Amino acid sequence: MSSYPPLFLPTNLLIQTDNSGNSSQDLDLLPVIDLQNLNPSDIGEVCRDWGVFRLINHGIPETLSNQLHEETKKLFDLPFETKKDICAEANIPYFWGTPALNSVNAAMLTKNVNWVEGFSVVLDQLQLIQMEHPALFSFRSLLEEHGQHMARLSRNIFKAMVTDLGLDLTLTEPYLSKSTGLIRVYRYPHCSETEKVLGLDAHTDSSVLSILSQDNIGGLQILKDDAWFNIKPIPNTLIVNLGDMSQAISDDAYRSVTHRVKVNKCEQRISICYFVFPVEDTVIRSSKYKPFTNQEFRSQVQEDIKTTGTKIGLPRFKLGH
Ligand SMILES: O=C(O)CCC(=O)C(=O)O
Ligand SMILES: [Fe+2]
Repeated sequence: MSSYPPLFLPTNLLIQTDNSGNSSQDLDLLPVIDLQNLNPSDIGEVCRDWGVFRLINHGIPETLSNQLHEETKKLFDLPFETKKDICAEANIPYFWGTPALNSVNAAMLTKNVNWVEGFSVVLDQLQLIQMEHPALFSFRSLLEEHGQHMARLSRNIFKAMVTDLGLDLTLTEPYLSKSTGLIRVYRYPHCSETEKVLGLDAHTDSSVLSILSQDNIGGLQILKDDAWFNIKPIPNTLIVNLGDMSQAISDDAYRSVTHRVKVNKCEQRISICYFVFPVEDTVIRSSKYKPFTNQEFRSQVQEDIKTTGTKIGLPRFKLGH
């Protein structure tokens, strides 16, 4: 327990958010995409209907994923103060609760705190990070290897999407920039009040694609046809979801799926998420939205979170509004 940020200790359970009344169903219907048999029209169909799918035969060695999850767990298991110090030294952003609240007053902690702690690593900057601490040593090489697989998977999937949409294949370069690849590793502490808190609030990702490697605890839910569905953890599979950029690029044909994370009563959950974005100053053109760059989109999201408390996202850029 000493590894938990103080916010997550039982005595600090002040949260008033009410998530009850949202029943959910187990979802075995989630479409499966086989990377060895990748077909643009299959990808197109799941991107239109779901915006999320399970990826199999992805070619990531099981030992790599297991080791990465083990090292991640070890890192989170360190005492809270040690984690903070190591990350400050290594220049790795470490966050807990709702990131925006970390430096704000405690009164705000009474609502909408996300039951999560995590580290963010921009893969391109991995070499710059001071990883001398033994806890970070193998973490870096595992992240690097995992990141290379993520870049390969997202490139292949995005190529199939672009083909399905009938867009110019040269778009795969600026719209999916490997150098923007970012990994967030999360720990969702267990929590007795599963109806009162969420690991992550309902949201859509701002990415082009997000690829998730989760442990066997479960908790991820997607919104489909106004109902929440549990995405079951299945060993050696990945969950791929489309972000806002894919929805814009596809003129709203594809869906940026709304999802959230529930916490578990008894066990913590670990997940490792990869996000990839367009080149910073590439203009995203769409018949449904004003032209915007990734940079403009991100600044708008930040501003909306600051002023309204939530991300507004794509509707901000919708034409005719
Ligand atoms: O941890 C998960 O399962 C999902 C994380 C997520 O949705 C996000 O980081 O945007
Ligand atoms: Fe997400």
